[in-house]
Amino acid sequence: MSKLSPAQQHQMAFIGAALLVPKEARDSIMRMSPAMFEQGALRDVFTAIYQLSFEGKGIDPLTVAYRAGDQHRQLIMNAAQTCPSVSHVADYETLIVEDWRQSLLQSALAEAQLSGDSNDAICTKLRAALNIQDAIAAQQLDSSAQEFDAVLDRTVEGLHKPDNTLKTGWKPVDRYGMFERTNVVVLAGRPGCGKTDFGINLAARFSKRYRTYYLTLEETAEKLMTRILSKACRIDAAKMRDKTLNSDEFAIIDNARQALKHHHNMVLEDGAGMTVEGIRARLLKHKPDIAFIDHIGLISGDPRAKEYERLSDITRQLKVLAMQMGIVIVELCQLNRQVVRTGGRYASLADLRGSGTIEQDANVVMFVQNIPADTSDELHDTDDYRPSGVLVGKNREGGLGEISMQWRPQYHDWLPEGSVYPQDEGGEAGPRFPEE
Ligand SMILES: Nc1ncnc2c1ncn2[C@@H]1O[C@H](COP(=O)(O)OP(=O)(O)OP(=O)(O)O)[C@@H](O)[C@H]1O
Repeated sequence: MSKLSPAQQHQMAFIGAALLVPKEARDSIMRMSPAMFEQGALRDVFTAIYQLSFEGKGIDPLTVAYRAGDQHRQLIMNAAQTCPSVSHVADYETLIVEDWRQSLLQSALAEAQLSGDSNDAICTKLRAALNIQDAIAAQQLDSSAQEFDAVLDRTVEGLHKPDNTLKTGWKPVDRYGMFERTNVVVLAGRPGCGKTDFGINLAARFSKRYRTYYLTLEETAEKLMTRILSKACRIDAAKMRDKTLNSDEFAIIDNARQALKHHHNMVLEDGAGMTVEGIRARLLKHKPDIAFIDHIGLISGDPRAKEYERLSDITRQLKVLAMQMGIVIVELCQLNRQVVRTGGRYASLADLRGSGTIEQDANVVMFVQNIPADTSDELHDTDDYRPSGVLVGKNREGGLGEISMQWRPQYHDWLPEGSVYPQDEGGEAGPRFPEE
């Protein structure tokens, strides 16, 4: 199928959820109408689902394909296979109704402009259009309003379920509970302070347990992989860059290669100039549990908008995406040198405030420590490291604090202070985290 518009993506997501969890979706299906779906295949398929629901019959991909027509079989399979989250069926309903409401309003306005009618006739038509808008808005309120008792019941039920916050396996980091599904986590710092290294370390750890997506907008995927290899093998990255590896080191890399393939569930992509729409499409395709975007300043947006508005629009859209998909999105954010006040160990929330609504849209903000100018020597030995740290500067659901870390830029390696390599770390090529 060719590239889908956002409205078509919402309709596909809804159809996918309806096929996978028909019981939970039944109320939503009955509240909608086939007219809300784009004419053609999407409307045919929804009509089949709608009729089957109405008749009280079972809904599954085969029955729906039989009812809608065999030519729609591929679309039905795609919808069922690529549905981002079955638990968000009510959210997809809201999106579809909102898309429909806007398209009705636009066509009513266009029709009124072109009609050549008298002013009175145009006013009557617009009034009728507004009445329809009010009716749709009322229906949306009805369907999204939740009774106090129902929310209370669900909340208490949720307390019995296991914690679904994503864990790095590093206790000093996990104790802050920052990586909860639907959270946006901002990782901010000055250029060159090690954000990408820290981000890729987190991503590599998460990918041992969760499906992880890392998008770099400033380097190639291969360069990022060099960082992971350097860390996993503890081989100086400069040797990989300068192509001065000896045969022993190549043997270590070959061993690590197999282990890394086996133990990591990660998609690494580069995408210079990608837009939020592009990112949405990639995430819908790969369906990660956690996605890293390195860095948000490089996401393309409306070129006519001011920098502040462009970034605000991007971070709002990413927040909506995290909530719709039920995933964690980690946004790396490069702070302008001038923005960060001189002398501070860390940047502050105030430094972020100049750059759109990044802080407001984030659940968590972590700052990577600024490197003082007098510690910028090159490091090469295994024991050499730069004492660094990460400050949890905002955390809507938990405490704030500083996490002391060791950064070995020669291996692109970050470890919590006090860890002993490789016992505590297990090595990135290792199969799992050390026991907790
Ligand atoms: N062998 C080394 N010894 C010392 N420092 C090093 C070494 N290799 C790389 N670095 C430093 O690591 C930093 C790059 O780290 P990283 O790319 O993770 O930072 P960043 O914060 O993501 O930077 P940017 O915002 O520019 O992308 C640079 O400051 C570089 O000088």
